[in-house]
Amino acid sequence: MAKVLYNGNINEEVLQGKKIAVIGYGSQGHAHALNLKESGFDVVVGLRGGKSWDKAVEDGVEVTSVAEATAAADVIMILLPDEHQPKVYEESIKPNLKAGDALVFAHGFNVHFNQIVPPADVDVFLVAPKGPGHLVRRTYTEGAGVPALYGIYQDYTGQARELALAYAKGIGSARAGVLETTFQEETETDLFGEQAVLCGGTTALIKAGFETLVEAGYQPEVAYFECLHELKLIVDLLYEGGLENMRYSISDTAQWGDFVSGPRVVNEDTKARMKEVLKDIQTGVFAKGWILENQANRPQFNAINRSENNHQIEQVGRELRSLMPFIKKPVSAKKEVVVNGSR
Ligand SMILES: NC(=O)C1=CN([C@@H]2O[C@H](COP(=O)(O)OP(=O)(O)OC[C@H]3O[C@@H](n4cnc5c(N)ncnc54)[C@H](OP(=O)(O)O)[C@@H]3O)[C@@H](O)[C@H]2O)C=CC1
Ligand SMILES: CC[C@](O)(C(C)=O)C(=O)O
Ligand SMILES: [Mg+2]
Ligand SMILES: [Mg+2]
Repeated sequence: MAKVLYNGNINEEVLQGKKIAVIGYGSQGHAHALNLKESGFDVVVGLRGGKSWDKAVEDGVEVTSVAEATAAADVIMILLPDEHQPKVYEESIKPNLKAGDALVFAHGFNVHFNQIVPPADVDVFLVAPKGPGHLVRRTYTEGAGVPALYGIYQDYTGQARELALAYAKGIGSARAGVLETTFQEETETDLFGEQAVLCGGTTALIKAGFETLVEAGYQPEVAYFECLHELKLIVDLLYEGGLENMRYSISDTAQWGDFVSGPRVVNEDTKARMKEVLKDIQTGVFAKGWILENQANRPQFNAINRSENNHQIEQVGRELRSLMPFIKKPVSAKKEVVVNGSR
């Protein structure tokens, strides 16, 4: 079994006395900055002026420009959207790096696909939480954490591994488990997981189930509860105790249906498609497409996003959730959702 490290295995002293610049204050950025600060580390956030800047100030975090934060820090964690990282890196980070600094990522995309080429005289490593940033923050405040992978790309100082582990502990990940990887493994498995299972696979499954019921004449509200709302309750049982725990709680009728019908929906054909998805990731086909889509100002991304936000399951869901005040305010509450072609 792989070696999984926890708080007790990690000495965070190597990071104490160092200045950590968290570049970006979005999903991961706000979580890393606040968790590290509350873990006792010296944090500065690097941003351009705007919404995130105001939020960071409101949260009581020291904020400055990306260039100044980089220049002031010893450890620079880049938590900008992957597609913006190369430009900001070239313009504001690279010119302000000093020999012996640590350049850190939460996802290996830009280094693995050669969009960022770090200088030889800095440490380069990743600390990649295996969960959404808002949950990295929420679980930390609850005394728990989200597991993380760490991987060393370049060890200039000889301290890269210790620094990576201390950083992972600082954001709360060593409460859940920290595991060594490489930039290649993290990049390819993360892209695969989000495309085939966690995000793409799941949303496609939910919509297909919802549409099948609605097209057969069932009420959209019933289809929403069945295919989306209840999924969280089922996933909670999977999270707490795996497949067996979930199957312990559901009826035997459901379990038999799970055994005989699950493989009729997700089967060898699906796995063959998954292998194609993985191949496109490994060969760089996916990365190239995503880079080009951004260079063209995201025409497809924006069109699909608008149409997805207008899907009947989203309209029904908004109505039903508004009548369930016990559901936590969504993390997207402050974000403008694109519906009907306008913001
Ligand atoms: N989202 C997640 O949960 C996970 C993300 N990751 C990785 O973490 C990294 C960050 O992702 P994520 O947290 O989703 O990113 P977000 O999209 O949430 O980052 C948005 C932040 O970046 C800032 N920003 C954007 N462009 C610029 C710019 N040109 N100059 C300065 N600041 C800018 C925004 O500021 P402003 O308000 O000014 O626009 C905002 O603070 C990525 O590498 C991603 O793959 C890894 C694991 C999970
Ligand atoms: C599952 C999506 C993710 O990889 C994540 C939250 O871990 C991401 O890139 O946001
Ligand atoms: Mg991920
Ligand atoms: Mg990802």
